[in-house]
Amino acid sequence: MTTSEFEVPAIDISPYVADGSPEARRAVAAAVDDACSRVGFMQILGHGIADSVGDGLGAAIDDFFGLALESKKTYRVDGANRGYSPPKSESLSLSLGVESATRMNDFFEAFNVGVEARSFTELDLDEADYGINVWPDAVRGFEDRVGAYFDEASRVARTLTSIFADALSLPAGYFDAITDHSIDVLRMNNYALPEGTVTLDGDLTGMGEHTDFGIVTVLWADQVAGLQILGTDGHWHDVSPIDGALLVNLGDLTARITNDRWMSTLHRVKPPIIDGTIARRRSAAFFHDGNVDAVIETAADYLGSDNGLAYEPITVRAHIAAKLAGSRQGKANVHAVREAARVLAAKG
Ligand SMILES: O=C(O)CCC(=O)C(=O)O
Ligand SMILES: [Fe+2]
Repeated sequence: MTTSEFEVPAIDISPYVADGSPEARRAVAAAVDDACSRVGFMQILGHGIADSVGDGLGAAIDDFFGLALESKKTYRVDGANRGYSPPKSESLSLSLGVESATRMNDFFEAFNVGVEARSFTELDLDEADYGINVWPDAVRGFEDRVGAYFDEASRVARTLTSIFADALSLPAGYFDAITDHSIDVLRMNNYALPEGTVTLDGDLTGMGEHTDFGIVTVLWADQVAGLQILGTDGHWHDVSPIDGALLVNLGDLTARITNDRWMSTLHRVKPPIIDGTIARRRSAAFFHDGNVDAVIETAADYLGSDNGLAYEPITVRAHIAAKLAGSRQGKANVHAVREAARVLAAKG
């Protein structure tokens, strides 16, 4: 496959959002199976999220990241996957003149919100596994606007897992059992450089290559270049959503459930440098990671895939801890080696 032939399949999921016919649903599930086996990314239409909700999210992102760095830093939360994360390079806000692009790598800034343990009043969950949100009071209506999008992204992620169950011939409630108190996080990302005086040379990465941890990620993104995904052809491909579409990618847990029949695809953000600068780009990734105590194991039908080389069952908690520690277990080890080899072999 050559670079020009690469495409992220666009799939209209409305038969699952509304009451579609069995035939229409079967066609959606077949298209999802194809996209997940070949690409690990798709773009979905017919998701039912009103434009006003997406616009509200975009405006909240603009308002928050538009604050002064010192003000944004007051919303940092140490050790939790919540609140503000400043750009990695401390030089970013001060930089003048020509910067080495590599010194500016991982320059994204982010703001995270997510599900809290205390919202599950019937369950005895540990806040340390989830996190307590901070809401920036300096931005009026932030919680309402971001919360409205969060609820919709959550609905879409759950619609997707019911499509996954059909597409994988798993029992209808398969994902419900492992996601009824799912660790869900919305990470709003801002890729921007200080205006005016910064000129860049060399190779710039906005967010380093990685796979997502969980079951599925629903990604709202500007139609601005930067996101790249590693195809099975060993090339990085630019990806940007078509009008009205949300990007969707699988995380590592779904690769484990399917024994790699479905792909948790490597991706990164690498904005093109034009005249020494980049176009600002925004994204918001909704990570649907599963219940902290769910045991994720390869579904029986898929144990024979990949020459029977199977993953060990793992809890979501242990999987996330291993990812954060950069360590791997069982087949995941093999997988990590393969991933690393693919990155090294990638051209461009
Ligand atoms: O900014 C993007 O488009 C991708 C973000 C991403 O991959 C992530 O937050 O995990
Ligand atoms: Fe990602």
